[in-house]
This record gives sequence, structure tokens and C-alpha cells, in this order.
Amino acid sequence: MTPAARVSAAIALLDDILQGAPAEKALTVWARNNRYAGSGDRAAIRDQVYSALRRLRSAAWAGGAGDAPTGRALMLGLLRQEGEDVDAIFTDARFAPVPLNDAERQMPGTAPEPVALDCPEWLEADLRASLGEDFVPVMTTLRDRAPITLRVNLRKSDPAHAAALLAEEGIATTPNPRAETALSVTDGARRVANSAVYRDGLVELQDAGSQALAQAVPVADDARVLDYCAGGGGKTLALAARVSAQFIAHDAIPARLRDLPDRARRAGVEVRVSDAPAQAGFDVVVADVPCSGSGAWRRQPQAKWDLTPDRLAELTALQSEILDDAARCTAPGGVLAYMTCALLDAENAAQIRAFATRHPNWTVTETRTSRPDADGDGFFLALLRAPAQTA
Ligand SMILES: C[S@@+](CC[C@H](N)C(=O)[O-])C[C@H]1O[C@@H](n2cnc3c(N)ncnc32)[C@H](O)[C@@H]1O
Repeated sequence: MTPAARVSAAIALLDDILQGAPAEKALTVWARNNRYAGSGDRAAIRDQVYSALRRLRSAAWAGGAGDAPTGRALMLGLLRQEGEDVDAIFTDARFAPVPLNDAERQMPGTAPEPVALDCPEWLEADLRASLGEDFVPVMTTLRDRAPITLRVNLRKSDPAHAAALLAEEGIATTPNPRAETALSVTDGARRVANSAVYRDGLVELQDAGSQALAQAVPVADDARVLDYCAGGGGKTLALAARVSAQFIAHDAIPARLRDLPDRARRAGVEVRVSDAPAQAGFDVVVADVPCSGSGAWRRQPQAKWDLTPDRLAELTALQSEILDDAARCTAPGGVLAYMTCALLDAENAAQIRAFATRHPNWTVTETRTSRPDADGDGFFLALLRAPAQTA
């Protein structure tokens, strides 16, 4: 495909996504219906679609559509932001997007700050209050793609060994300062999934901030650990690679745990999957709760625009319900680790303040906040210790 034909494809996909199609599904359907497109084309189109979604407001503005994006305006604005010669792409050539009209040729004025920062309008006040002086740098960071990071599985390798094996397969990495197990991929990221190092379970794809959270949870070798919201099992697998405790994975939607036994086998660790209601008496309970995902919006840019006040209210109510349920599963003197990949105070510190009010005999032993940056996503962690004897 020519660069212009790729832009035409991205425009059509963005129009579908703006009509409500989930981005990942739209890309899969497009690839199935356009088999002439090679893997390089698919990757380039995917990159353009995701870049435009990350910059939905600023790209629409730069494309002359104000706050009413269309696929064409988004791609025009994105290409302008990237310094491309748009007249060489929007032409009369076959498969190219048609030439710019007079209105599109007008260069828009300077965008207001929230537009330039691609901040959802209704969330601006909450994000400013939650992020304080980090608001501008964080929102700026979220406009670009996230780093690709591997977790070295200490059961099977160590960072230097894994980096050397990855290099032999054409994958260049560098140590990531957020976690000792983390390697940032600097070249060859698309080769990771088919590499022997990955297939043999020496490395997993996992954000460095996520790895740092798993390292911060205190787990003894003889502990019984419940991952209350295990999902795909990222946190459990990271914990299980570190200590030989007993791990039980639970999720309200058991189908989400389906791949976990295979992933655990590949990693050489033991994790028991349970679809029974969670029991009491665990030394450590991990509650990696459903959240806005705002700390990871670079990876899921559609989530940034799909979040609504009602959905956020549902999420915060669910988070406090899960905290109380997870507290009931924690043994006397045990630890409850509450985690989000959210930036909003309502999902983080405010949840912990409300928990402490509801459970005055619990102790908040640590809270940690990390912002999205070049090394990883944004996360929040609170470690809560249960009273030695339940009342
Ligand atoms: C942030 S994801 C977990 C990600 C996972 N821990 C990982 O590291 O890959 C949150 C999970 O919570 C689950 N969940 C939602 N409501 C729940 C509830 N009431 N009880 C337990 N799990 C719940 C969701 O199904 C989802 O899999």
C-alpha cells in the first residue's frame, strides 16, 4: 500500500470508531476484509489510528474540525502535527484521500490548553485537582505511545541473560529504572511475541509500573495469597515469579482467568485458579480493581473518551465494594494491597481515606503513586494491614 492509501484506510477506520466500533475489533475486521494488506501496512495503519485516538481533540482541531472529529480531520490534523506534507498525501492519486478543499486548507488558530493537551472536557477539573503541578506533563505524556516493556521471569532467567538472548533474536532492550525485572524494548518490539525467549517463558510483556507494584507487595514464602481481581493474571504471575507462596486467582468473571493456567505453566510457577466465592483467611489479598485506566490511556486511548461521569461513579462504587469484600478475605494481621492504574484521586487516595473511616482498626502502612512517563504507566498502590484480631 502507498502511504496515502494507508491514510485512507486509517480515515475509514477512524470513522467507524467514532461511530462506536471498538478500535481493536475494527482493526481486526479491516485486516480480515483487506487481505492484500501486508503486516507492515497493518502495523502502520494501526499506529496511525492509535495516534489519532490519543490526540482526538488536538488532531481534530489541527484538521479544522474544532471539537467535532471526523476520520479525515483527525488524519489531516495528525499529519500536520507530525510535520508531514499533507498535499503530497491528499491527492487525486488512486486510493489516496481526495485533495484538501479550501476550508481544510485554512490553518486553525492556537488550540485552548485542554484541547492541545487532549484532555476530556468534563474531566479537566478532576484531573487538574488530582495531578496538581503534574497535570501538564502527564497529559502531554499521554498524547504519545507507551513504552514496550518486558518482565524478566526470575524463575527462568535474569535481566542480563534475558537481554543477551533477546539481542540474539534482534530485540534490543535497556534496563528500565522502575523495576529490577523490567527491560524496555528499544528495537524489534514486533519480534517479541514470536521469539523463543518469550515462548519459553523467560520474559512476559508487562509495564514496568505494574512490575514495581508487584515487587512492593510483601509476600513471605509460606504465605497464602489471594488475587481477588486476577483477570489475565499479570500481577499474580509477577508475584509468583518472586516467591514460592500459595497463589489463588479469583475474578468476578471467571472466563477472564482462562489463559492463566497456561501462562503459569509457561512461566514455571504455580497458581491455582478458583471460580468459587473467595474465602477468608489469606495472609495477602491483592485487589487490582477495575478502574478508569487513566494511568494507561496511552495503551487504551479509546477508554479516555468513552469514560463518562456515570461510568466513573459506577467504578468508584465498585472499588469500595471490592475493598470491603477483599478486607473480609484478609487474615488477622494480613495485608490487603489495593491497586489501580488510575490518575484520579477519587479512585486512589480518596478510596483509601474512605476505607480507613469504614475500618478504623486497619492501618494504612504505605501508599505509592507513580505517574505515566517514558518508563511506564501511572499507578497507585495502598498497603493496608488488618488488625491482629478481628473484632
Ligand atoms: C484491572 S483488572 C485486573 C488485571 C489483572 N490483575 C492483571 O494484572 O492482569 C480488574 C479485574 O477485576 C475484575 N472484577 C470486576 N468486578 C469484580 C468483583 N466485584 N470482584 C472481583 N473481581 C472483579 C474484572 O473482571 C477484571 O478482570
